Amino acid sequence: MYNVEKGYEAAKEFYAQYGIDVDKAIEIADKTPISMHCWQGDDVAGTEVKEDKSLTGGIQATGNYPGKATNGEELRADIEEAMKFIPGELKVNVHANYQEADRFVDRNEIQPEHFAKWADWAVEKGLGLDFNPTYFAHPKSTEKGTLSCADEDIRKFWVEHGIKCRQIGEYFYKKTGKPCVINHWTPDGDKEVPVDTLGPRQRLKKSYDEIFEATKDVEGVVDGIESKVFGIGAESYTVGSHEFCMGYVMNANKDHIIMTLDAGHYHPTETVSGKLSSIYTFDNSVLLHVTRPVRWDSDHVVGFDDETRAIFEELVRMDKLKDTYVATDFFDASINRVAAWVIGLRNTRKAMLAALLQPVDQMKKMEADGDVSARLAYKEEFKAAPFAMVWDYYCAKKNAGIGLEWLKDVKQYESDVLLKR
Ligand SMILES: C[C@H](O)[C@H](O)[C@@H](O)C(=O)CO
Ligand SMILES: [Mn+2]
Repeated sequence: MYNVEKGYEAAKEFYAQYGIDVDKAIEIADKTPISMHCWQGDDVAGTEVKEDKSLTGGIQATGNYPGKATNGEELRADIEEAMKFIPGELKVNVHANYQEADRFVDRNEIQPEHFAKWADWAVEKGLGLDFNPTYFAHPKSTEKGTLSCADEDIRKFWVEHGIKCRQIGEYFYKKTGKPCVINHWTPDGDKEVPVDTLGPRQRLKKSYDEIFEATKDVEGVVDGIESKVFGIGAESYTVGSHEFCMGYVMNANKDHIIMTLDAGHYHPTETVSGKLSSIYTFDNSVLLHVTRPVRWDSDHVVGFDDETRAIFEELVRMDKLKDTYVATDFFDASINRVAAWVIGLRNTRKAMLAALLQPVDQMKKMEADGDVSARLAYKEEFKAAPFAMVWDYYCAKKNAGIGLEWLKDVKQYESDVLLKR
């Protein structure tokens, strides 16, 4: 191992030339929570008591790597293992299909008690919890839709589910003392362009209205409304399109109802980084789903790539990092699932820290003065700044493993625990 302290001192000198306070950047990155999604640990299978745990609703986890978690205990143990190597504040993001009742409890009947194991564990570990209704992988989630379904019985069933989820969100808030961010995503859509494109959207609006009206007294819950461009089997029409969700959020005009922007939910030439300032012009907060799309919404493990970096650069430049709820959302079943979390969450934190290590005020001044050549020169220069030295130092300070140190531990956990399942 190289001398991390020495590397850090050299990097500090580099950044000081541009008036950048490295320790302050580390402190901000460290305290910004990232909500770690539980569903990477078992390919979104969930822990409900039911026969068939196959995925429906336009999403798919591909791969058959051995060792996935098969119950809540294993899943939490795997999350704890991954967390050892992810520096900075974390929350855990739970889906409604991760209930732990000892008998079959349908989605419209879930209660806080079915999530008590998650809540007790979070309290013990000092973690905040976020939540998600599960409008997919269920016999009542078909090509006819869920919250937008024309069949009133089915639509009502899912409205009841949404209501129960907001009540569970409040329970998480009261147990942990930290706000619970709920993400609402429905897979509703059509393989072909329907003749009636308006009806389903009017029903989806009605359903969201009913969920929020029935739970208007719920406390400590923030609600993200997530759009999507298409899903498998629903390639031509998505009820909850970007325009629909943006319209819903802006029209709701309620502080707790915000947009969710998933980096994998847009046409390949559209970017979330390019959308953030438009949304922040009209709203005060955003929920981010950090993921890596590859050609389609494939939910690959987050990379330290151009778009992930651009998202955090935008947030830092707008001074909106503090107003943004950062959550990860990917599910790769083709590699060690603990490693997937470690790689994706570390990259998310890395992109955040790298964005904080740029001379934003100076670049803004250059731009305001019309010095666009200097602006480009600065942007390019910082792509090769000695960021890795700061990252290694931060990981060392947090005892999260320098460089690739974590890999041997995760491989050990694989042979000691995962492969014995
Ligand atoms: C499992 C999540 O709810 C899901 O990934 C959702 O957030 C999404 O992005 C669907 O494509
Ligand atoms: Mn998402």
